[in-house]
Amino acid sequence: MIVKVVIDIPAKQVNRSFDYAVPKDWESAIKLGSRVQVPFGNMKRTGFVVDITDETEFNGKLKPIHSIMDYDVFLNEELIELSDYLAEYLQCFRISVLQAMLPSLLKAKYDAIVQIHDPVQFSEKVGSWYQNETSIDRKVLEERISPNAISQLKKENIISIEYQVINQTTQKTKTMIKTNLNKDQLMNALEKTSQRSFKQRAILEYFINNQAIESIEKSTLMTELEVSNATINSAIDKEWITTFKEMIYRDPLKDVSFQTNSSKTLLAEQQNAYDLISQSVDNKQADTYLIEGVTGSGKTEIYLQLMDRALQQGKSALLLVPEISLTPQMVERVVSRFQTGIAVLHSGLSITEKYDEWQRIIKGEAKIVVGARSSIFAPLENIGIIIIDEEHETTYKQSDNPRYHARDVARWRSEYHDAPLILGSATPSLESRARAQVGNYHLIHLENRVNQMPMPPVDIIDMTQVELRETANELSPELIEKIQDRLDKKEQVVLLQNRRGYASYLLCRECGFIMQCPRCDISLTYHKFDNQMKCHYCDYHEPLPTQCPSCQSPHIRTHGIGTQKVAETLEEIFPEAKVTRMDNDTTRRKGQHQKLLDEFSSGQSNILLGTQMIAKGLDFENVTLVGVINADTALNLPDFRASERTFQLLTQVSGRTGRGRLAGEVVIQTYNPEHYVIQFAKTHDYENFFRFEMKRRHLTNYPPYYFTTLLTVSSKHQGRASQLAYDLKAQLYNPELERKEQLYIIGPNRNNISKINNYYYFNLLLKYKDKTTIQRQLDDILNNTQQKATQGVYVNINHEPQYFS
Ligand SMILES: Nc1ncnc2c1ncn2[C@@H]1O[C@H](COP(=O)(O)OP(=O)(O)OP(=O)(O)O)[C@@H](O)[C@H]1O
Ligand SMILES: [Zn+2]
Ligand SMILES: [Zn+2]
Repeated sequence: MIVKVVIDIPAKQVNRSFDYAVPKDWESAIKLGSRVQVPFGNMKRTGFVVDITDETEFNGKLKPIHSIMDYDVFLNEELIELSDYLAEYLQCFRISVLQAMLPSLLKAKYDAIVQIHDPVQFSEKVGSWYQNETSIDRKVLEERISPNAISQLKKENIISIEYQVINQTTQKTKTMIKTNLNKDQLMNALEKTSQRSFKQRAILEYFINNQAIESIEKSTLMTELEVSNATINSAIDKEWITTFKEMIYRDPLKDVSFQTNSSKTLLAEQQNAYDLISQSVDNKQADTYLIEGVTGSGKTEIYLQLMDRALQQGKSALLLVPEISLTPQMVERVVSRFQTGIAVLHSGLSITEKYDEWQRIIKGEAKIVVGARSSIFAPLENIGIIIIDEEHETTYKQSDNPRYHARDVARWRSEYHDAPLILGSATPSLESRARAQVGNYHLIHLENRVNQMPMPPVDIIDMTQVELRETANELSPELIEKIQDRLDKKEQVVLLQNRRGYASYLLCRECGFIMQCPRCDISLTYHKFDNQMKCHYCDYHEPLPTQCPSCQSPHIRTHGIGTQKVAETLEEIFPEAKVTRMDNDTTRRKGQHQKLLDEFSSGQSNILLGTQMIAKGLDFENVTLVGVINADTALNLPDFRASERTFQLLTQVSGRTGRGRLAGEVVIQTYNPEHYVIQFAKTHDYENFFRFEMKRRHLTNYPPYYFTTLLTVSSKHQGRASQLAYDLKAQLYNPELERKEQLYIIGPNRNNISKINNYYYFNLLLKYKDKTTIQRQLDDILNNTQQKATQGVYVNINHEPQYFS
C-alpha cells in the first residue's frame, strides 16, 4: 500500500503530495484523510493522506511513514477532494485548506488516551500486561500492539481514543448548593430565624418551595435571591445547606430551553417557496435558490421545514448563520423544532467543545449542523440541503488564508451531494442578486411580513437642519420625543450607532459635504498621525482643511462618536430608562452577548443601543421604534461596497420593529438625506437599490461586472516591498487588455495601516474580466516570487476581497 501525503509546510515547492510506503501491519489503520507523521528530508513532519494507491511514479525505494497520528479520520473523502479544488480556486496551499478544515483541538497540544470499554475482551486480545485500568496512554498501547490491531479494537468498540488538551482545564467545575434538611427541618429552621433576617429566610424559603430541586448552582441562587456570599456562608455554618463541585458537562446546548415548537402552517408566499425548493430536495438537484424576503417574512420558518424534509428522507442538513446571529434565540428555534441530533458550532465554544461537536457529526449522531462560517466544512455525510442565512454578510468570507467564501464552498458541496443550496436575505449581496438576474440562481420573493403588517414607515431626519446646540448630544428633538413616547407606553426602542474601525471621515456640519478622493469616488480618511486626509485606493492625500472646501464654513470636523458616548447621553436625557449597550466592548466576555439580549428581551431594559451586531435576526415583538443615530458612519467608509453595506444595515435594523402586533416606526438621522442609499432605505426598496447600484458598479468597473483580486506584498523592508509591488504591476500590466477594458490595475497603494508588526504592506487591486488568464499569470507570479520569501518579501493573493486594507 502506498499513500500520497500532503506535508504541513506551506510553501510553493511542496504544494503537492509525496508518496510513502505503508508497513503491512498498519494498512487497516490508514484511511483517506488520516493524519500521519512522515520522514521528510531529515525532519519528521505531519501530513494528510490524500490518496491511497498501489502505484508510484517515484523511482527508487519509498520511505515508510513514521507513525499514525489518529485512529479516527476527521476529513472524509469529500473534504479531501474539496481541499484540492479550493487550493486551486483560491491559489493557496493545499495544506492551509486541509488545516482550516480540521477541528482546532488537533492543532493544540493534547494527550491521546485510550478508554477501555470492555476490559474482559481487551485483556483477552492484548495479553497479560494489562492491569485492568479503565484508560491507558495511547503510546503504551502502541508499544504493545500494531496499528492494525488498535484499529480493530476500536472498530469492535472495545476501546475508544480520546483527546485531552494539555495546559487547559478541560473539565470546568461549578459550585452547587443543596440542602440536607427535609421540609420539616427547613420549616423548623425558618421559625427560629428572626423576621428581620429576610435574606436568611429567603434561602430557607427557596428550598422549602422548591423541594423538587436537588441542587442549584451557587451563582444562580445568589442572583435569584439577591443574597451575598456572606449570607450563603452563614447558611452553611448553620448547616442548612452544603456546597459541592460539579463538572460542567461540555454541551453547548445546555442553556437552551427545550420547549417543543412544532411547524407553523405556512403562509401563501412561504408555501410557494417551500414547494419549489422541496422539489429540489426530493429530486436531489443541486439548484441554488435566492430567497429575497423582507425582514419578518418568515424565512427561518421555511428553512426549518425544508431541513425537516431532508431529515425525513434520511439526509442531513447544514444551516449557516453569521456568527453574530448565532444567538440563543436562533439556536433555540432549531433545537425546539428538532430536539436532538443537532451540532452547534460557533466561536464561543472552547476548542474541546468544538471537538466534541465534531465527533458527534462524524459518528452520525448529529445530522443537523448550525454554525458560523467555518462550519461549512462540517464533515456531514449525505447532505440533503445547505442553507446560508443572511447570505450578504461579509463575515462569510474568511479574511486570512485560506481566503474562502462560505458561499463558494457551499456551491461545491451542493454539487457534490446533489442537494439544493438556499441563500436567504432581505438584502442579498449584489453578486448573488445579479446571478439570480441572469438565471444562475432561482429567485424567490417574499414581499409580505408574517404579521400581515406593512413595513414600518421611515422618517429621515436631516441633521444639517438641526441646530448645532441641540445636536451637541447627537440626538435630534424628533428622535428624543419619540423615544420618550415609547418609554411612556412601556414599549421598547432599538438604537443603532455603528461606529467601527479606527478611521474617521471629515464632514461639514453646515452643508453635509464629505471630502472625497478626486480620482476614486471614495471618501478620504482622516489620519491623525500626520493630520492628512488620505485616499485608501490611490495615493491621493491633502492636509486636513480648516474650512469646508464646498461652503467655506468653519464647522467642518472629523466625525465618529461611539456607543459609549451615546449611552451616556441617553442616561442624561432619560434618567428613568434602562439602556442595554451592545458592542465589541460589552460582549467580549463569554456569555455576555446572551446576557444582554436576555436583559432586553425580558423587558428589564427599555433601550437596546448597539453597533451593527444588533441589526440582524433579533425578533422582539415589543420593539416599536428603531433609531439610527448616524447613518453616515458606514456610508463614508473608503470602500466601493460602502453604499451596499449601508443599505443592508439600514434595512436590516429597520426590520427589527413592528414584528409583532404593535406597529413599528423608524427614524434615520443623516447629514446626507438626499443620498440614494438613504432614499431607497426609506421605502425598504431593495429592488430599486439593486438596479441603481448595479449601474454605478457598471460605470466604475467594479463587481459584479469585474472580478477583483487584491495582491498584497509585505516585508519588513519598505523598499523591497514597494519594489516588488511595482515589479508585479509591470508584469501584469497589459495595454491591450486595458484598452479593451478587460483589466485594470490600481496601485500599488500603501495599506490603511501601513505598518503592522513592523511589516510594510503594499496593495495592488486587479479588476478583470477573464479569470483564467489572470489566474495563470498569478500562478507564475507565485512561482517566481517564491525565492523572494527567503529575502523576507511575501506575496498574498486575495480573490474577491471584502475589504481593501
Ligand atoms: N407561517 C407562520 N405562521 C405564524 N408565525 C410565523 C410563520 N412563519 C414565521 N412566523 C413567525 O414570524 C416571526 C418572523 O419570522 P422569521 O424570524 O422567520 O422571519 P425572517 O424573515 O427570518 O426575519 P429576519 O430576516 O427579519 O430575521 C417569527 O416570530 C416566526 O416564529
Ligand atoms: Zn483615490
Ligand atoms: Zn460645507
